[in-house]
Amino acid sequence: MAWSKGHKGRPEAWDRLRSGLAKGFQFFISSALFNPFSILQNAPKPLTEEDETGFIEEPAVIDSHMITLGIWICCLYVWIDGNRGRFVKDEKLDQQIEGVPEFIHINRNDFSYRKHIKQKENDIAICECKYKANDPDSACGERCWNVLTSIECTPRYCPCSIHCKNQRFQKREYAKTKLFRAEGRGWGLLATENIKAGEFVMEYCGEVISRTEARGRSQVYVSQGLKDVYIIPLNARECIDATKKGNLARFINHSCQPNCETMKWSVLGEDRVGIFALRNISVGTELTYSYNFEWYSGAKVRCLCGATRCSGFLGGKPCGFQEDSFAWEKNNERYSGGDKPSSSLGPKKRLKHDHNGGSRPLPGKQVDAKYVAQFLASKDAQEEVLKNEEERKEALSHLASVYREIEPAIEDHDMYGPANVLTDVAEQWIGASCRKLKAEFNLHSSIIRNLICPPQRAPEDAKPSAGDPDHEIK
Ligand SMILES: C[S@@+](CC[C@H](N)C(=O)[O-])C[C@H]1O[C@@H](n2cnc3c(N)ncnc32)[C@H](O)[C@@H]1O
Repeated sequence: MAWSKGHKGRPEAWDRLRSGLAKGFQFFISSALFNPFSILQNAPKPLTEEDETGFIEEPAVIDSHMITLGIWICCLYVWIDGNRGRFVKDEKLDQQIEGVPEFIHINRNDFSYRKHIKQKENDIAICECKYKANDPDSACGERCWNVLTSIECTPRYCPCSIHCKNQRFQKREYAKTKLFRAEGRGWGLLATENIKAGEFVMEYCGEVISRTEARGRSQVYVSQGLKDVYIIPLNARECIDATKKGNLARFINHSCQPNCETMKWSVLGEDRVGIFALRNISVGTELTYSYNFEWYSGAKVRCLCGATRCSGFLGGKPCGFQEDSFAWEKNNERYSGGDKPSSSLGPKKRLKHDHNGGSRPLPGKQVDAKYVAQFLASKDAQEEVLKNEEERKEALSHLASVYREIEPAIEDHDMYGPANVLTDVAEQWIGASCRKLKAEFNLHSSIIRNLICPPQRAPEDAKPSAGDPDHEIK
């Protein structure tokens, strides 16, 4: 079975046709502008009827040749696009594995949904490394500024030129791996050579799509009964979908104690995701990373990673846009078999769905301030507690609105660490969290203070009035 062939279906075919036609048309127009045919057009033509100069031109004939040629070029592009998998030479594609579901193999991200960013010269990060023949690490090794900030060096701009070691995505310096049948988890990827800690394993390639598109697609995939999830976040705005188009990285399974991690790198102005070894990995070991990010699936999948500290489920966070459901409840062999995990095995952070479709952390145990206030002796104390309760509610709703606003950036933080979160986003989040904590502290301290040492009342207030039922309650 040639598993580089694509899914058949109208949208896919239409995409190919559209992108092939666009490329062909682009080529046609640019060749018409800078055109080699103009030489033909201006060249002396064979005589059909001699004029006084001895030559005549036949532009109409040349134009129709150009149009025919243009049409041929468009057709050629459509055909090449549709059969791209056959032309991409990649040693891993030579594997013929029975039973691997079909997908289109690509070895770079697909940008059908937006234009590829062209890096501006001013934006190119140039390191200060100097190549020394006796020190291999000198040419963009661990100490390189670009490496330290997860940016790949730009060829022709790097001072180390051909010795630069920081172009691993661009040169596809992948570790050797092979597919295998992973017990209960479909297919997985094995290391077929020793991989050192920190080493680049491979890029996670797929279609670059917006988060909105990712949400839409995941719902379509769920409705189509697709169980395996291949959508991962790329940055605050976009995701990579390797469901239909991807590379071998799409087969790397999840583990709660993984030997690899995903990292976002900036390569020639575009964000790309790479898989990197967390520790030394020996030949024959399964490669895994933690799917600890927004889970683009309608169902939680029971984790079968076998780690001693397994969290029980795949994906750290369910998406806010879909209701929780449990895949093992469906009668499917790969997603059942075994008892429903106890709640202690559930995801660490439960999210509550709000009416805007966003999600926010569930509040913990709540003090019912109104209820508590009625037991306080003085009106001042009651008012103080109720005022603090109002402030706490405002702080909570402010935090929820900030959360909705910066949710993608929080995702980014959860997946790629704090280095990728903008300072003003972090400040907003910290500010709103502090306001909430302060309001909670004020509320709780006012309750405790007023319960333990109520404010001194004036002597006439303190004097019991006969038959005052309120007083007895106090
Ligand atoms: C990115 S794919 C990994 C490749 C997949 N095993 C395959 O055969 O194509 C993610 C899917 O693999 C399965 N999977 C990955 N890790 C798993 C784990 N630890 N336990 C159970 N299923 C897992 C889940 O179905 C998940 O949606």
